[in-house]
Amino acid sequence: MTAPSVLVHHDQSLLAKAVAARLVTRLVDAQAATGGAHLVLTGGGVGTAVLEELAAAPARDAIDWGHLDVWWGDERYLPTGHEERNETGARKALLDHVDIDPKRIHPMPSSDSGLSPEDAAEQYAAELRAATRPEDHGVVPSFDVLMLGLGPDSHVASLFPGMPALYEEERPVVAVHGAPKPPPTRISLTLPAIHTAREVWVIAAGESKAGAVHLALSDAGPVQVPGAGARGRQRTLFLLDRTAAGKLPPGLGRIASP
Ligand SMILES: O=C1O[C@H](COP(=O)(O)O)[C@@H](O)[C@H](O)[C@H]1O
Repeated sequence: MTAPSVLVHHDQSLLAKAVAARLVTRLVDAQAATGGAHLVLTGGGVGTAVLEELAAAPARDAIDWGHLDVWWGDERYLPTGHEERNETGARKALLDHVDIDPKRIHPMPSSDSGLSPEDAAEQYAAELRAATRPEDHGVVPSFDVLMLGLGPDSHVASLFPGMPALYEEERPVVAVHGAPKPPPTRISLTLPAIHTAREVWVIAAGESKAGAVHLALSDAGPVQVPGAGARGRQRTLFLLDRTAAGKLPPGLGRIASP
């Protein structure tokens, strides 16, 4: 796992634009190297803003949308099309506007699937496993970029402080019950799955995130501070706006756009 680098942008709007531009470059490079790319989306305010900016980016079609696999880091266990589902937001913001192969969009199951949350988690794990190649050496494909929002309580994906999902050491996907942020029932990638990603990008904007950002960059344990467990295999980036970076020790963040 890699130590985090921190980049600070002026405000949420510039942060979202800069992350969208970074995604274009990273995904184009990954596709040039291997022919395809795997991207993991996050829900939440800034995560969705990034997707809107990507849809609007002049260079967006430099990405070979036909060879991009899109996954989710977590999902709120609600019916298909529910406006609080992370999938619904991502489709509206980006996926409905680009020439992506529908078979390569991999939403987590919905509550109207008839599956229990546990079976839904297992089904998603099976879908991930089916997408692996021998060179992935694991049960999930090598994610090129895995984006995560950060809650004010430092949750990432649907991994909330102190909850059992944070103790998972083997399964890549679990059901979450009793989440403190509604809805209480969710599906989430686990820390072991997150750690397989080549690059993990934690994206946070707003003053309410400043304490969580500070803790996520400290030596705190991931059970108490899930954001402190958000680390990638080759690179970990904390992409922040100035207010979310407000409690960083001086000198830790590099100002990317003052
Ligand atoms: O519930 C969730 O919250 C987090 C953070 O959302 P934000 O609006 O505070 O940025 C998000 O990363 C996660 O995917 C989502 O399910």
